[in-house]
Amino acid sequence: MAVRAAATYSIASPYVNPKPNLPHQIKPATITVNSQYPLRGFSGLKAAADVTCESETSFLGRESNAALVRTFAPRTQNYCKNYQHHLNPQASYYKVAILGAAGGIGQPLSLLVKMSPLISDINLYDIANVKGITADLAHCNTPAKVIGFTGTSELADSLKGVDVVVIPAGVPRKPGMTRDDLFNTNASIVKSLIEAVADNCPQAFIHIITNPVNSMVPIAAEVLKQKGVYDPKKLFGVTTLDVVRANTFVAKKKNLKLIDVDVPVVGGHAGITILPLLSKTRPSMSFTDEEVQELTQRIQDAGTEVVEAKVGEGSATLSMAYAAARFVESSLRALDGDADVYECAYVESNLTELPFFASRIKLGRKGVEAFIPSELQGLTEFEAKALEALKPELKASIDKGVAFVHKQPVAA
Ligand SMILES: NC(=O)c1ccc[n+]([C@@H]2O[C@H](COP(=O)([O-])OP(=O)(O)OC[C@H]3O[C@@H](n4cnc5c(N)ncnc54)[C@H](O)[C@@H]3O)[C@@H](O)[C@H]2O)c1
Ligand SMILES: O=C(O)C[C@H](O)C(=O)O
Repeated sequence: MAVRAAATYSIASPYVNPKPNLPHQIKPATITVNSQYPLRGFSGLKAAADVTCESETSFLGRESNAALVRTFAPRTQNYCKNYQHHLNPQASYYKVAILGAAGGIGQPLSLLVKMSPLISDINLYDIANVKGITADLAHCNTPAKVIGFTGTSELADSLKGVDVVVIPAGVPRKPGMTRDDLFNTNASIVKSLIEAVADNCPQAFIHIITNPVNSMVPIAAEVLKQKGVYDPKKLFGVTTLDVVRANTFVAKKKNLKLIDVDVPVVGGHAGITILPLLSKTRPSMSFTDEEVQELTQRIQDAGTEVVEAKVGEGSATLSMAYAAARFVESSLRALDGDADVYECAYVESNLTELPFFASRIKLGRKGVEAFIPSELQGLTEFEAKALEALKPELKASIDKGVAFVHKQPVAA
């Protein structure tokens, strides 16, 4: 049922300028629109254009990370323009595919993505049956249309016309395992999924969640190269959870509001390759040696903390879905032309001698638009040593992924 609404938008979020030497700034964005056009009714939830990040009841909530909150201001402006000029509020929305949608991450991620006002279509794919999940999710009265695809015969169709492909397909750890212990199973899964991506939506942003991320991203790159469609700017290992955790732990330790804290995390996504750069925390603050030691270790071991707490029932799913949803939103915002999108991700990089490296990047319409080399400059002695120490392990993981594809050439 269509409803008429007078919408008021009020978004004021802290803006973290990634350039050093510039102060932490507040970038207020307050938009007031009196819309006389019919809103498509999804009463109960806020309408897509009625995004008020200060609201306790909004999907984001008060304590959401600033980067995610920032997602909505520019989009809301575009949305309003659509209303004014085309009377078609869904004219330029995006299509997202989730591969592994029936899993522990896939399901909550699908729900979060369904709540996004930026998305017109969500394709849920899994080798397990997703029809029930699809029917369930499709009953939520938010705009995104949900279609389920089950089994390899439906994989190609799930990828047609997709802008962002998110891959959480694969097995998770059990207590006592390393992420690398998942390599043998997950390498083949990722390889076959990326072959399908290359054949059906080679222009899409690809978000790889499957572990070990440090090796899965090089595998994906090699497959895409062999298929002749590799665009290094559009292939991402999702390390957002490391940033989410670092922000949470630092805010707690320093008794700060979560929304104010931003810690870049670089390197990779396993053990000592996860390197939080606490000296680059914004707002700027000092840490004792003990705090650095303790926080770094907690952030590096946070995945294991969850694996052990779940005693054999898998690894992080809810926090991962939250982090992945944030990275999806940031990607869509970048695709939409927002000039102000920064995230940490594991990508092809020349910031170090390693071919893949996680660092803060600027996202644009074409993917990675810029790196922020200054963040790797002026490191503390602790960080500089940790950076050198992680390189051999990360290099070995990258080489292992590349060798895997060279041994098993991709299907034509
Ligand atoms: N990057 C990160 O920060 C991060 C965080 C948490 C978990 N993970 C990783 O994400 C992966 C998934 O974790 P989970 O908890 O969702 O596992 P899960 O077992 O709950 O779900 C995995 C899903 O993948 C599906 N699947 C398996 N093979 C498939 C294929 N070939 N095509 C499509 N779907 C397939 C399964 O049917 C299942 O539904 C694991 O490898 C885990 O280690 C990464
Ligand atoms: O720890 C895991 O195995 C899952 C994930 O990589 C995490 O960091 O939670």
